[in-house]
Amino acid sequence: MSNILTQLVEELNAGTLKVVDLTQPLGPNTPVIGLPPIFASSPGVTIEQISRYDEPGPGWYWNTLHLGEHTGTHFDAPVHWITGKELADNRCDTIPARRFVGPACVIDVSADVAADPDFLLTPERIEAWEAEHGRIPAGAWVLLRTDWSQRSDPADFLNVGADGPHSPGFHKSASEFLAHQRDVLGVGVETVGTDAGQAGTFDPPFPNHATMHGAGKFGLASLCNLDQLPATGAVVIAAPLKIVDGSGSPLRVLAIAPA
Ligand SMILES: O=C(O)C(=O)c1ccccc1S
Ligand SMILES: [Mn+2]
Repeated sequence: MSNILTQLVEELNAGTLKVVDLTQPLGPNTPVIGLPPIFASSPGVTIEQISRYDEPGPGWYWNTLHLGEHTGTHFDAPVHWITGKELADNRCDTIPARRFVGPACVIDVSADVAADPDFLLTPERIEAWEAEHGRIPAGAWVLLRTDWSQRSDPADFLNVGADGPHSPGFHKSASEFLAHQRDVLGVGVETVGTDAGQAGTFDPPFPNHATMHGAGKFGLASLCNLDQLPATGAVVIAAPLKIVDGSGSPLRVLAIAPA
Protein backbone atom coordinates (compact mmCIF):
# COMPACT_ATOMS: atom_id res chain seq x y z
CA MET A 1 0.00 0.00 0.00
CA SER A 2 1.51 3.34 -1.05
CA ASN A 3 1.66 6.05 1.57
CA ILE A 4 3.50 9.31 1.91
CA LEU A 5 6.60 7.55 3.26
CA THR A 6 6.79 5.09 0.37
CA GLN A 7 6.28 8.12 -1.90
CA LEU A 8 9.23 9.82 -0.17
CA VAL A 9 11.47 6.81 -0.87
CA GLU A 10 10.19 6.60 -4.45
CA GLU A 11 11.07 10.27 -5.00
CA LEU A 12 14.50 9.80 -3.44
CA ASN A 13 15.05 6.84 -5.77
CA ALA A 14 13.73 8.82 -8.75
CA GLY A 15 16.00 11.76 -7.93
CA THR A 16 13.22 14.29 -7.52
CA LEU A 17 14.19 14.53 -3.85
CA LYS A 18 17.81 14.59 -2.66
CA VAL A 19 19.61 14.01 0.61
CA VAL A 20 22.12 16.77 1.46
CA ASP A 21 24.77 15.95 4.04
CA LEU A 22 25.25 19.02 6.25
CA THR A 23 28.03 17.39 8.26
CA GLN A 24 31.77 18.11 8.38
CA PRO A 25 34.25 15.20 8.53
CA LEU A 26 35.18 14.38 12.16
CA GLY A 27 38.82 13.63 12.93
CA PRO A 28 42.11 14.86 14.48
CA ASN A 29 42.02 17.98 12.25
CA THR A 30 38.54 19.06 13.35
CA PRO A 31 38.74 22.56 14.84
CA VAL A 32 37.32 22.97 18.36
CA ILE A 33 36.27 26.16 20.11
CA GLY A 34 38.92 27.89 22.19
CA LEU A 35 37.81 29.75 25.29
CA PRO A 36 39.85 32.29 27.29
CA PRO A 37 42.54 30.44 29.34
CA ILE A 38 40.69 31.09 32.63
CA PHE A 39 38.08 28.54 31.44
CA ALA A 40 38.42 24.83 30.71
CA SER A 41 38.25 24.01 27.03
CA SER A 42 37.22 20.96 25.02
CA PRO A 43 39.99 18.65 23.73
CA GLY A 44 40.58 17.94 20.09
CA VAL A 45 39.66 14.60 18.55
CA THR A 46 41.93 11.62 19.08
CA ILE A 47 41.27 8.29 17.42
CA GLU A 48 43.19 5.37 18.96
CA GLN A 49 43.21 2.13 16.97
CA ILE A 50 42.22 -0.96 18.92
CA SER A 51 42.88 -3.37 16.05
CA ARG A 52 42.92 -3.45 12.25
CA TYR A 53 42.88 -7.04 10.95
CA ASP A 54 46.05 -7.75 12.97
CA GLU A 55 47.10 -9.68 16.06
CA PRO A 56 44.92 -7.66 18.46
CA GLY A 57 41.97 -8.32 16.19
CA PRO A 58 42.65 -10.50 13.14
CA GLY A 59 39.24 -10.15 11.59
CA TRP A 60 38.11 -6.67 12.58
CA TYR A 61 38.97 -2.96 12.66
CA TRP A 62 37.82 -0.60 15.39
CA ASN A 63 38.97 2.49 17.29
CA THR A 64 38.61 4.31 20.57
CA LEU A 65 37.39 7.91 20.17
CA HIS A 66 38.33 10.66 22.60
CA LEU A 67 36.56 13.99 22.05
CA GLY A 68 34.28 16.57 23.64
CA GLU A 69 30.51 16.54 23.14
CA HIS A 70 30.83 19.91 21.35
CA THR A 71 33.14 18.88 18.55
CA GLY A 72 32.78 19.38 14.85
CA THR A 73 29.24 19.27 13.49
CA HIS A 74 27.41 18.97 16.77
CA PHE A 75 24.13 19.49 18.63
CA ASP A 76 23.66 21.80 21.60
CA ALA A 77 20.99 20.69 24.09
CA PRO A 78 19.30 23.22 26.41
CA VAL A 79 21.12 21.83 29.47
CA HIS A 80 24.40 22.96 27.83
CA TRP A 81 23.74 26.46 29.12
CA ILE A 82 23.00 27.57 32.70
CA THR A 83 19.83 29.28 31.45
CA GLY A 84 18.47 25.90 30.38
CA LYS A 85 19.64 23.84 33.30
CA GLU A 86 16.25 23.47 35.04
CA LEU A 87 14.11 22.85 31.96
CA ALA A 88 12.31 19.56 31.38
CA ASP A 89 13.58 17.27 28.61
CA ASN A 90 16.70 19.40 28.28
CA ARG A 91 19.34 16.73 27.75
CA CYS A 92 20.41 14.61 24.77
CA ASP A 93 18.84 11.50 26.34
CA THR A 94 15.55 13.15 27.31
CA ILE A 95 14.63 15.40 24.38
CA PRO A 96 11.66 13.76 22.59
CA ALA A 97 12.81 12.32 19.24
CA ARG A 98 10.06 14.21 17.38
CA ARG A 99 11.98 17.40 18.05
CA PHE A 100 14.92 16.23 15.97
CA VAL A 101 13.04 16.74 12.71
CA GLY A 102 11.91 20.09 11.33
CA PRO A 103 11.62 22.29 8.26
CA ALA A 104 14.67 24.36 7.35
CA CYS A 105 14.67 28.12 6.79
CA VAL A 106 18.01 29.10 5.24
CA ILE A 107 18.98 32.76 5.64
CA ASP A 108 21.85 33.62 3.29
CA VAL A 109 24.10 36.33 4.73
CA SER A 110 27.25 35.12 2.94
CA ALA A 111 27.80 38.45 1.14
CA ASP A 112 27.49 40.38 4.40
CA VAL A 113 29.96 38.02 6.10
CA ALA A 114 32.43 38.29 3.22
CA ALA A 115 32.46 42.05 3.92
CA ASP A 116 32.44 41.74 7.72
CA PRO A 117 33.48 38.55 9.54
CA ASP A 118 31.84 39.91 12.72
CA PHE A 119 28.45 40.26 11.01
CA LEU A 120 25.46 39.73 13.34
CA LEU A 121 21.98 38.77 12.16
CA THR A 122 19.26 41.19 13.31
CA PRO A 123 15.44 40.93 13.56
CA GLU A 124 15.17 43.43 10.70
CA ARG A 125 17.16 41.13 8.45
CA ILE A 126 15.00 38.16 9.49
CA GLU A 127 11.82 40.07 8.68
CA ALA A 128 13.25 41.08 5.29
CA TRP A 129 13.83 37.37 4.63
CA GLU A 130 10.24 36.63 5.69
CA ALA A 131 8.91 39.30 3.36
CA GLU A 132 10.47 37.30 0.49
CA HIS A 133 10.03 33.71 1.70
CA GLY A 134 7.16 33.76 4.17
CA ARG A 135 6.96 33.66 7.94
CA ILE A 136 9.33 31.29 9.72
CA PRO A 137 7.09 28.48 11.00
CA ALA A 138 7.12 27.28 14.60
CA GLY A 139 9.39 24.25 14.93
CA ALA A 140 11.71 25.33 12.12
CA TRP A 141 15.46 25.04 12.07
CA VAL A 142 16.80 28.49 11.14
CA LEU A 143 20.08 27.89 9.30
CA LEU A 144 22.43 30.85 8.91
CA ARG A 145 24.30 30.50 5.61
CA THR A 146 27.60 32.36 5.89
CA ASP A 147 29.81 30.16 3.63
CA TRP A 148 32.18 30.05 6.63
CA SER A 149 32.46 26.27 6.14
CA GLN A 150 34.49 26.99 2.99
CA ARG A 151 37.37 28.06 5.28
CA SER A 152 39.16 24.71 5.09
CA ASP A 153 42.23 25.80 7.06
CA PRO A 154 41.46 25.38 10.81
CA ALA A 155 43.22 28.69 11.64
CA ASP A 156 41.11 30.55 9.08
CA PHE A 157 37.98 28.75 10.34
CA LEU A 158 38.60 29.80 13.97
CA ASN A 159 39.91 33.22 12.81
CA VAL A 160 41.47 34.16 16.15
CA GLY A 161 42.99 37.65 16.36
CA ALA A 162 44.75 39.51 19.17
CA ASP A 163 41.33 40.28 20.70
CA GLY A 164 39.87 36.79 20.26
CA PRO A 165 37.90 35.03 17.53
CA HIS A 166 36.13 36.93 14.76
CA SER A 167 33.23 35.05 13.17
CA PRO A 168 29.56 35.82 12.46
CA GLY A 169 26.51 35.06 14.55
CA PHE A 170 23.35 36.53 16.01
CA HIS A 171 22.57 39.83 17.69
CA LYS A 172 20.87 39.14 21.02
CA SER A 173 17.64 40.65 19.66
CA ALA A 174 17.66 38.18 16.74
CA SER A 175 18.00 35.20 19.10
CA GLU A 176 15.14 36.57 21.24
CA PHE A 177 12.99 37.12 18.13
CA LEU A 178 13.58 33.59 16.83
CA ALA A 179 13.11 31.90 20.21
CA HIS A 180 10.12 33.87 21.49
CA GLN A 181 8.38 35.37 18.43
CA ARG A 182 8.89 32.43 16.05
CA ASP A 183 9.21 29.45 18.47
CA VAL A 184 11.90 27.81 16.33
CA LEU A 185 13.48 24.44 17.10
CA GLY A 186 16.84 26.22 17.14
CA VAL A 187 19.48 27.74 14.94
CA GLY A 188 22.21 26.14 12.87
CA VAL A 189 25.48 27.73 11.81
CA GLU A 190 28.60 26.93 9.80
CA THR A 191 30.94 28.38 12.41
CA VAL A 192 32.49 26.51 15.36
CA GLY A 193 29.70 27.58 17.73
CA THR A 194 26.26 29.15 17.53
CA ASP A 195 27.50 32.44 18.98
CA ALA A 196 29.63 34.98 17.17
CA GLY A 197 33.36 34.85 17.75
CA GLN A 198 33.32 38.06 19.81
CA ALA A 199 30.27 36.92 21.83
CA GLY A 200 32.36 36.44 24.96
CA THR A 201 32.53 40.24 25.15
CA PHE A 202 28.76 40.77 24.65
CA ASP A 203 26.22 41.50 27.41
CA PRO A 204 25.25 38.87 28.36
CA PRO A 205 28.17 36.81 27.11
CA PHE A 206 27.25 34.28 24.42
CA PRO A 207 23.73 35.66 24.07
CA ASN A 208 22.51 33.14 21.51
CA HIS A 209 23.36 30.22 23.80
CA ALA A 210 21.83 32.05 26.78
CA THR A 211 18.62 32.93 24.93
CA MET A 212 18.06 29.81 22.84
CA HIS A 213 18.85 27.25 25.54
CA GLY A 214 16.99 29.26 28.18
CA ALA A 215 13.93 28.93 25.92
CA GLY A 216 14.46 25.18 25.48
CA LYS A 217 15.79 25.56 21.94
CA PHE A 218 18.69 23.75 20.33
CA GLY A 219 21.81 24.63 18.38
CA LEU A 220 23.66 23.04 15.48
CA ALA A 221 27.27 24.10 14.90
CA SER A 222 29.91 23.51 12.20
CA LEU A 223 27.40 22.70 9.47
CA CYS A 224 28.34 22.71 5.78
CA ASN A 225 26.65 22.58 2.35
CA LEU A 226 23.96 25.09 3.29
CA ASP A 227 24.52 26.52 -0.19
CA GLN A 228 22.90 23.32 -1.53
CA LEU A 229 19.62 24.04 0.26
CA PRO A 230 16.70 26.20 -0.88
CA ALA A 231 15.59 29.09 1.34
CA THR A 232 12.54 27.02 2.28
CA GLY A 233 11.28 23.54 1.42
CA ALA A 234 13.92 21.28 2.94
CA VAL A 235 13.47 19.14 6.04
CA VAL A 236 16.39 18.68 8.45
CA ILE A 237 16.95 15.57 10.56
CA ALA A 238 19.37 16.30 13.44
CA ALA A 239 19.37 13.58 16.10
CA PRO A 240 22.17 13.71 18.71
CA LEU A 241 23.66 10.61 20.32
CA LYS A 242 21.51 9.55 23.26
CA ILE A 243 24.26 10.44 25.73
CA VAL A 244 23.00 10.09 29.31
CA ASP A 245 22.86 13.59 30.81
CA GLY A 246 24.44 14.80 27.56
CA SER A 247 24.89 18.54 26.93
CA GLY A 248 25.43 17.97 23.24
CA SER A 249 26.80 15.51 20.75
CA PRO A 250 28.58 15.19 17.46
CA LEU A 251 25.95 14.09 14.96
CA ARG A 252 25.21 13.51 11.29
CA VAL A 253 22.88 16.27 10.06
CA LEU A 254 20.90 15.40 6.94
CA ALA A 255 18.52 17.48 4.88
CA ILE A 256 15.91 16.14 2.46
CA ALA A 257 15.32 18.71 -0.26
CA PRO A 258 13.80 19.06 -3.72
CA ALA A 259 16.43 18.06 -6.30
O1 LIG B 1 28.41 25.20 22.41
C1 LIG B 1 29.53 25.39 21.95
O2 LIG B 1 30.15 24.55 21.29
C2 LIG B 1 30.06 26.72 22.16
O3 LIG B 1 30.02 27.46 21.23
C3 LIG B 1 30.54 27.10 23.52
C4 LIG B 1 30.82 26.13 24.47
C5 LIG B 1 31.23 26.53 25.74
C6 LIG B 1 31.39 27.86 26.06
C7 LIG B 1 31.13 28.82 25.11
C8 LIG B 1 30.70 28.43 23.84
S1 LIG B 1 30.36 29.65 22.66
MN1 LIG C 1 28.14 23.46 21.26
